[in-house]
Amino acid sequence: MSERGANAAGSLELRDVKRVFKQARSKLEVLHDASFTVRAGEMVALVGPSGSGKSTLLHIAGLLEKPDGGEVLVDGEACTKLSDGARTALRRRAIGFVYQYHHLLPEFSALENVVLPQMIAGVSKTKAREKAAGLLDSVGLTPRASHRPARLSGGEQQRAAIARGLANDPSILLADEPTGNLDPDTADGVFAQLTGLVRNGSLAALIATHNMDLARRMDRVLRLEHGHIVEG
Ligand SMILES: Nc1ncnc2c1ncn2[C@@H]1O[C@H](COP(=O)(O)OP(=O)(O)OP(=O)(O)O)[C@@H](O)[C@H]1O
Repeated sequence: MSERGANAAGSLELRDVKRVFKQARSKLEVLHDASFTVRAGEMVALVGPSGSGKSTLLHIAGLLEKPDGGEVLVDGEACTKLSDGARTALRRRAIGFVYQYHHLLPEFSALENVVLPQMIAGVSKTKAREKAAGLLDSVGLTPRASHRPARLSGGEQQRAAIARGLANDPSILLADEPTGNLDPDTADGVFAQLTGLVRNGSLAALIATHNMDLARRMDRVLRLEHGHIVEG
């Protein structure tokens, strides 16, 4: 395989990734040679029992944590040897996150929550507001754009979090149980909107879930078993 990885723009590749947590008297090897690729336009489910390492894997794939071995390639670029500054810049440019508990900032409106990550990335306030309004519109939240998170329903909060995750036009979207705290009907609606946005933007999306119905609706299912990735 080439140095640039299996493919370039809009791809996420993990090669033989290891992660070991040191405990008082033992080591917990959570990821042991985990390898897979998600390409542009693919929506891939990450499943596995509680404690199997899904969140750990998403943190490593999202450049929030470094692996203890192996390599992460984002848009074809090998990341483990990058400086902290270069990793942060690549993460901000290429990766969007959506979490189970939306993590919206409570003192800001839905619109401002989508504006802020853009301003941190250097976009002007006017452009950021325009973009945020468009994203909130695409998840049906225009009438709620000026509301703070506490005044939004769970499904609306999660849709705002999806809009925020896409604010900087990432090529890769990582989601950790994005509908995990919602009732089944609301979860279905939020998942449908997430799917539409991922497909529209040709993103490479990796979505951790315990919900096998949602997992089966994605293009592929990756299962974490004893630190390895098993396809299907
Ligand atoms: N910072 C840490 N220090 C020590 N152990 C950790 C740390 N983070 C996670 N672990 C352990 O690593 C294992 C995997 O955790 P992780 O949260 O990745 O699992 P998960 O598959 O996402 O679980 P769940 O489905 O319950 O959210 C667990 O046994 C957890 O206790």
